[in-house]
Amino acid sequence: MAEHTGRRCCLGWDFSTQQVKVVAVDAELNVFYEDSVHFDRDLLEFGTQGGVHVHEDGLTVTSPVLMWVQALDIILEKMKASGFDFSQVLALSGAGQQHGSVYWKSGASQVLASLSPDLLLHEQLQACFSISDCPVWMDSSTTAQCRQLEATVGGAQALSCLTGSRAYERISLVSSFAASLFLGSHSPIDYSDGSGMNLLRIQDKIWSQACLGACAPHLEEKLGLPVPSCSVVGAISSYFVQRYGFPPGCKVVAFTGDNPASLAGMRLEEGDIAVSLGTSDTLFLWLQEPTPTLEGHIFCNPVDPQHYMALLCFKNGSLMREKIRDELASSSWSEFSKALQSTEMGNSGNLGFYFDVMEITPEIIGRHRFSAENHEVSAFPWDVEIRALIEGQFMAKKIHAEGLGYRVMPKTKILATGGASHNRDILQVLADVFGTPVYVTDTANSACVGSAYRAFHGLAAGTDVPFSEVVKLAPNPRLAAAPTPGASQVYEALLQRYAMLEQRILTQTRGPPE
Ligand SMILES: Nc1ncnc2c1ncn2[C@@H]1O[C@H](COP(=O)(O)OP(=O)(O)O)[C@@H](O)[C@H]1O
Ligand SMILES: O=C(CO)[C@@H](O)[C@H](O)COP(=O)(O)O
Repeated sequence: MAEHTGRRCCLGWDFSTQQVKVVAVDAELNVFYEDSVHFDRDLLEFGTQGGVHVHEDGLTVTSPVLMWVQALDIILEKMKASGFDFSQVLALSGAGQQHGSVYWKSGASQVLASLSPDLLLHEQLQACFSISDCPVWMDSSTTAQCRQLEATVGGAQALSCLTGSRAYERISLVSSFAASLFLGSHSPIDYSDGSGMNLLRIQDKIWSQACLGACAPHLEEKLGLPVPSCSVVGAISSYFVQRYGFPPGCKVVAFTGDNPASLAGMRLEEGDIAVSLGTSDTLFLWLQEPTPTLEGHIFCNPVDPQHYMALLCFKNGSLMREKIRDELASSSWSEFSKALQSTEMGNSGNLGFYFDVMEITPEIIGRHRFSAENHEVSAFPWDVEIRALIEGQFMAKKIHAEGLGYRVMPKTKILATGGASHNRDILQVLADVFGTPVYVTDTANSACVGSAYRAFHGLAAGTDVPFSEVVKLAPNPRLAAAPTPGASQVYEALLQRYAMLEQRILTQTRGPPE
């Protein structure tokens, strides 16, 4: 308990798909407190699986908003019980899973502004939401609206947004919703997470009237003006001061998306690739200029408003790996690792595609296995299956990153984060497929750490101190896996076959490309 006392710090929060997490980072940028609340395990009453409810149509995927609020209550109470000294928190920021939306009822702002410190947040916010189950990033129930929006604005991107005419006072992203809880008022959406809505003009940083108009009336007033990601959006609400002892001047820095926050936490440099192996697998890059393509997203950069980031998201990430682990490796990651250790790089030419839910990049569903002769086969031995899954997941990332114009250079390094980055055998396959060394940071919670770093940056707001200067003392990433000699030769041929077979599956399922 003593080590939490008297240490001036910033807090970083992450409202991700499966849990709410927090870290405390001191002025020397050491992480000295970490905690989490896992929705499936710690909040059983909400009955989520992987943090979400998949509805009967198989397309609608939601999470209960009050589960997120209650998770915040639990984690704060845990911190209090552990003796955490909230009076030393100078500022906080946070992150949320991207593309999820929260719908506040009229009157919610009055409730937020007058919370009683004697009660928990979830006890007081019960009636504040007009939709109790929030659509999250896995939801694909709005395809018709996306096509309609696409047609209205004449664009070819897969636009996604909700339409409708119910009486929402305010619409938040998961990130700005979480910031609102700390602020005691509606927090604006930041440029970087706002870029994931298909509503923001990423070059001018203003809402696109064409996109807003194509979605719903009066949307602009419900969203509020977007703000730079490093903005201080206000001081912490008196609720947190009175109940937990935060100082009244504790600053709240705009919350952002979990991937942008990870970019900050990993101190990504131009030329590097970040691979996040969380619930989703994502791959992201720092970009000087936006280069919109039909695949992936371009977001405003969360730490440098002049720059951008590119992101590819893969739905069949950790949950797919867990399924195969449970089916073939006795639900044990160490058994799963044994399969990777006992099979050869290149898997003797066997290749697999494992998409139990409709993938985003590319739009394929189902499990498809191919022998070295490119014949589709119905099964592999258990260890071949596990290697085919992991090699396939990383080959897809490399191929689609190259589609975004990315090339591995001699100095390129991969920075890995997220739950599966704890697994060295998985990281070895990543290093081999990309032919690039893989580094990790001390905590796999880079979105939390990045949020705490962004909070420190917020403290320097108005002084023009660049983010890189604020975090220059942060610990350097450590080498976790170097490419095995000969890996490039093995995967060069395999990558070509993977790309060809991916195209073959796409053609079989949706006809030849136009
Ligand atoms: N040793 C491991 N090997 C592979 N995957 C792991 C391991 N430990 C945890 N994971 C995966 O990490 C996932 C959670 O990652 P995390 O980044 O915490 O998710 P999120 O931030 O989306 O809630 C779990 O679903 C689990 O499959
Ligand atoms: O939708 C995306 C990115 O576009 C996902 O990456 C979500 O942001 C969820 O993140 P995790 O909970 O998997 O970290």
